[in-house]
Amino acid sequence: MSRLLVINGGSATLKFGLYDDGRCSLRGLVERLDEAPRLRLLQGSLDDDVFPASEGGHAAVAEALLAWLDRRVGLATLDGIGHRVVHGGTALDAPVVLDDDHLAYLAGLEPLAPLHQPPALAIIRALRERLPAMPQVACFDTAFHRTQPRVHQLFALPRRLADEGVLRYGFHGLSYAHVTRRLPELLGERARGRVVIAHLGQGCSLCALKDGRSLTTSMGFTALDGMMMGSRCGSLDPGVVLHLQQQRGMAVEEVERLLYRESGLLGVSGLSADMRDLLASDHPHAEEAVALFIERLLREIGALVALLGGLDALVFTAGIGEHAAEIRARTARRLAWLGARLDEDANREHAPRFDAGSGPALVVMPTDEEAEIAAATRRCLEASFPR
Ligand SMILES: Nc1ncnc2c1ncn2[C@@H]1O[C@H](COP(=O)(O)OP(=O)(O)O)[C@@H](O)[C@H]1O
Ligand SMILES: CC(=O)OP(=O)(O)O
Ligand SMILES: [Mg+2]
Repeated sequence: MSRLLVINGGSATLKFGLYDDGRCSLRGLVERLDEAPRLRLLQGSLDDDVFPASEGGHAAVAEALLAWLDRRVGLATLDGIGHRVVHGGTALDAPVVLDDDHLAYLAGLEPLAPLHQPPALAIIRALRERLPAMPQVACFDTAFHRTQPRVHQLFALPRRLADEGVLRYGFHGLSYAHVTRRLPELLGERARGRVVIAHLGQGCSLCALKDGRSLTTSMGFTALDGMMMGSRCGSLDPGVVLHLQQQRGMAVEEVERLLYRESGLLGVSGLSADMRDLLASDHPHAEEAVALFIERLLREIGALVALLGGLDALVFTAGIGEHAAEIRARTARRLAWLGARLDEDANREHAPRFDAGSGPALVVMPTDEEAEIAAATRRCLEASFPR
């Protein structure tokens, strides 16, 4: 019997799950981390158990969540804890039972994932303090993409930088691994063809798959590249960064804040980073942000289709991909040139297949990063501590 806790610190939410022999019995998330943290259970019930009020901010919320989980499941009774760690660099490309050396290496990558790596490592350290003997496993977003052909890992920069690890890594790998594993149930052989997955959540990226493996992906060295996101700009002329620093005298920290936290849907709309708010608003700036989101999405899809040499299936996943029928419809209608045909009713109903039966398959598939982490953690613990 294995009892595992999984923690997934996204940029906007803190998700968790409890797995007994792979079966999930409790799953939920804390959202609105910065203002009014709120616990929402997706599986299991709160009964009269109250989630402690806490001030905003990742550290305070994490502390409150660990205290609540300890009361609820008894952390000391676990066999292990699995974590999503977004950046594994060049050295860590498979799940590991964390030791001091790993933690020091991963801390060195914090500047490459400022929204994700520091809070994830802080929770790991807090758990190590509480439970020094508890095995903790890190599962990496970057791992899925380490199979990308070298030419897709390179930037057009002097090659010494590539030798030093300045490469396109790619992220959301746990989500892509989950969707890739499940896709044959829906598509059969076609799942091994030319597939593009659009992971559209707070962070957004796309991945081109060939034979079920990552060929290339829209995120690069950091989770800032590629698609426009909730509060991140995505691909940007690097000349803008030079301009901000040289002509406007902005400090590095200010530029980082602008690109990671003040841009994307939030920056363009001036209203919200949350797609729900923008779709519900009739403010012209909200519509402009959504319009730009669609254009940027089409640009990314077009690039990946060109690299794949065609398209057999387009898959939408994560918060926006799974729930925003309007975004899927507006995107799919513009792909008629690829032979895509939208079934409007199926799309409105969030049916798993929403194409009209010809052209590339149009698919909605819920992602489950926590289930992926639970399975990977279990395999890693079994290999590291054979009975
Ligand atoms: N019904 C919906 N319609 C439109 N957007 C939605 C809907 N539900 C969730 N979203 C969007 O999904 C995004 C969050 O995605 P999610 O994958 O949960 O994020 P995270 O990166 O924190 O894991 C937010 O922008 C939210 O607005
Ligand atoms: C890597 C990344 O952007 O993750 P998230 O979507 O959870 O912010
Ligand atoms: Mg996410």
